Amino acid sequence: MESICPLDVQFAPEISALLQSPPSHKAQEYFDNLIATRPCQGIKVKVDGDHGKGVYADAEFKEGELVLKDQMLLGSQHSTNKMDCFVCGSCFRFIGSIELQIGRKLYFQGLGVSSSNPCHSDSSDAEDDSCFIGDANLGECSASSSNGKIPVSEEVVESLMNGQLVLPHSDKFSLPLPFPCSGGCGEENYCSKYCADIDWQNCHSLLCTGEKSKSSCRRALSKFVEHANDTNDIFILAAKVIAMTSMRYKNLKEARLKEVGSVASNTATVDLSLLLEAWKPVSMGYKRRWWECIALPEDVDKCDEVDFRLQFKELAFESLQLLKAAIFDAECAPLFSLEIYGQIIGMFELNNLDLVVASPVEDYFLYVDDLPQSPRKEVEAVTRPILEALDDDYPIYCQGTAFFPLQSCMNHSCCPNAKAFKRENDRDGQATIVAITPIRIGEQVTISYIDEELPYEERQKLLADYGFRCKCSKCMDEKVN
Ligand SMILES: C[S@@+](CC[C@H](N)C(=O)[O-])C[C@H]1O[C@@H](n2cnc3c(N)ncnc32)[C@H](O)[C@@H]1O
Repeated sequence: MESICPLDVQFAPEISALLQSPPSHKAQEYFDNLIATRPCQGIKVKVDGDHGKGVYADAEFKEGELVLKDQMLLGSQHSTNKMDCFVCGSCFRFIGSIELQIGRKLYFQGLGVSSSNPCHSDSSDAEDDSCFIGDANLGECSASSSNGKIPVSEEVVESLMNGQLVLPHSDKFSLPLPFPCSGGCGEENYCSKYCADIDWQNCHSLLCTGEKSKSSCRRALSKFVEHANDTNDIFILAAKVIAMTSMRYKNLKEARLKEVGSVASNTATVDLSLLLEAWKPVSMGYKRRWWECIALPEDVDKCDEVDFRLQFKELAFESLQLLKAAIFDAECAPLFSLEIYGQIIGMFELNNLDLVVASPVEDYFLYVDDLPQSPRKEVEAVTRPILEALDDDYPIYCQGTAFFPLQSCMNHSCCPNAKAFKRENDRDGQATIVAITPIRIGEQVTISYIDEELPYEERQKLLADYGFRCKCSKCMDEKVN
């Protein structure tokens, strides 16, 4: 029988207010302000175009020119990728050292838990390939074979991890020292105190499993994380949205009380105007219920569709119960309704750009490979056994999912004029969108949500996951022919 979430009923009016599209002028003001904070000012968001919001050029762009560098609202690294890439939990820059990156990877590989594939996607991605928009292209991924690996000793792995073994020339690829989470969870590390503080204030203080956590039940939190890791790590991102909104609510409330000279006290009453303000950045994202927008896989019969969708709804409900046990806040109760949870996850499915950061370990081995022959031989005497232990697994990128407020306003075209592309110096989790054709002032900036080289019908099938059929010039041509 279908589970009913009591909060859906109890807070129906508040939920409906949260899910209402913001008025055009408010949305326009929000995006104008956001663009003013970004380094790229040559674009404009129009909030009431043919397909809802869209991004338009406000300046000419040449082919190859950067159109947008967008700071994520929230993002998370795939859980399995955490074993391969040690990155900052806030900006997703690689941290530690080349040796630590390699040592950790070999350690987890030894335990048999590494994802062992540069193109690896975890269970959450495997079950639904619709969650990438404009794959942040880092070139071809090479296939991995675990068979060819020749392990190095545990001592070597340990000395890589503890810094006793220093690889030749690795100083040319120095990385920021890891800054551990101050809450004591031991799970999150950062590239700086700045990033640690930002994440703590943004959402991590509620989601930290360490002793300084603000969660009401750390055990429940661990269970929630475990459930997400076992099922779909998009739940972690949804939890971050709820935690971020709760934190914003608390801060706004405190600021408002300060203004009138009162002291904050916990009440069980929802202040809807404060909640709407706290929710504002999320309110701007295009949303649908997760279980309704998931693509029906080819092997699921149309007559089983209702059951298929119900399974996802139940899974979300299960996850939400665990999250509620860990961070429920009566003043923000509507955020813990299944309707809101489903819409947040749906927003990720429809808007997310893959979070991809290139690995400095790959750069290091490429550098060694490019050395002149005689020094290379000497260096390779040290690096070859390590490379053989990693086999094809060394160029693993940091991979995850993130929501980018401006990039997520970009509409699709099968003949796009821009794409997500990480350039040589783009070494963190920000989205970079570059022009792939010249773009004129006033022209819409479009990206492709899918592989635009696929045949017409296949493209339409994939785009059905986003709820539309494409009518771009390429589709119109191919439809006729
Ligand atoms: C990532 S959002 C893009 C921004 C969106 N237009 C909005 O108003 O927020 C993706 C959604 O935009 C709409 N969309 C994007 N490209 C489209 C297109 N070429 N034709 C029709 N709808 C499109 C679809 O509803 C899609 O699910």
